[in-house]
Amino acid sequence: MSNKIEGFNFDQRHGKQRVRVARVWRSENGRHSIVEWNVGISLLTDSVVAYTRDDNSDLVATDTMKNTVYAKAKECVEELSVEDFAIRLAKHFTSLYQQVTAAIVKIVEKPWERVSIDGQPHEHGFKLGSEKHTTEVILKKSGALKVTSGIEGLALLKTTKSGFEGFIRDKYTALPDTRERILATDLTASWAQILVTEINGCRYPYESIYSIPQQPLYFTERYSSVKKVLADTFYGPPKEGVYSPSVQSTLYHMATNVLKGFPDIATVQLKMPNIHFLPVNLSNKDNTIVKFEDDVYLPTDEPHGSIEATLSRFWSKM
Ligand SMILES: O=c1[nH]c(=O)c2[nH]c(=O)[nH]c2[nH]1
Repeated sequence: MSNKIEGFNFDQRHGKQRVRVARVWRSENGRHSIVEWNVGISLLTDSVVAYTRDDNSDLVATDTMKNTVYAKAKECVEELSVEDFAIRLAKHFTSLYQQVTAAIVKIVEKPWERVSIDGQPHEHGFKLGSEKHTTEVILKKSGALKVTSGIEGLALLKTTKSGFEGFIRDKYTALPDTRERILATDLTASWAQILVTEINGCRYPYESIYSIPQQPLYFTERYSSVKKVLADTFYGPPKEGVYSPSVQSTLYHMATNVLKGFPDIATVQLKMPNIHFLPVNLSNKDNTIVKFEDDVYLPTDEPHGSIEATLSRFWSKM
């Protein structure tokens, strides 16, 4: 919240970060589920007296915020998505405390996956997967709500059907044109939804707590569907694949397919580092030791290209 104080602009928020919680649900048939969440909370208020007048009477202790995470996790007797948990927390903070004007809750879910043994899903055994499901919920006291979901660390690679040609050449350019290279990235994606509500029979795009889809695990299923669109677009069909003329072009197709596939997603942001696999050519003064024939590469993560873009609908308010 921005305030004018003694001739200055003052912007402040406070919260608790990296609150780690795990929740197990034990169903009667013996099957267990688990989630592990790393929660960050920021509360916005108009009050600055704690900063300017040594008066803490408007402060929610960050220790209380931490305790609230465990209390709310306890209250969730049914399995729920990370987004729904973030919404519950945000709703608690904005409704309980008169001083809190908005709550921002960010959560990263650790990718525990049920194991299968000889093709049979284990009742209570899990292993760690790779990419993470993330969310950011911004809830204002008015009820205005923005839910952003995301993926962090989705590693994608294809060994062909990628090139890079026709770029600017100058005296510092060494990179040759190519139509054959490995394409690899570590995708970070986020997308925000327009939630629709009905007022007097008219449908309005409206960001509101009242218009959240009520199906349990709605956001979890949506996460899987968006991830599939992103990965399928990156790879192309299983037999022939699809040619990528640049990371930029592939990123753009991935983003457009998300907006085309999900009409209620208003905006999608993709970050696609270009993780280079360098051709290996080795020789000494007499011999060629290794001649690169699209076979031996030196994988690197430093330095890497950074390609990022956000694609939004024209009418997006976000
Ligand atoms: O797909 C690519 N985009 C670039 O902008 C770039 N720059 C570069 O050196 N290689 C690549 N590859």
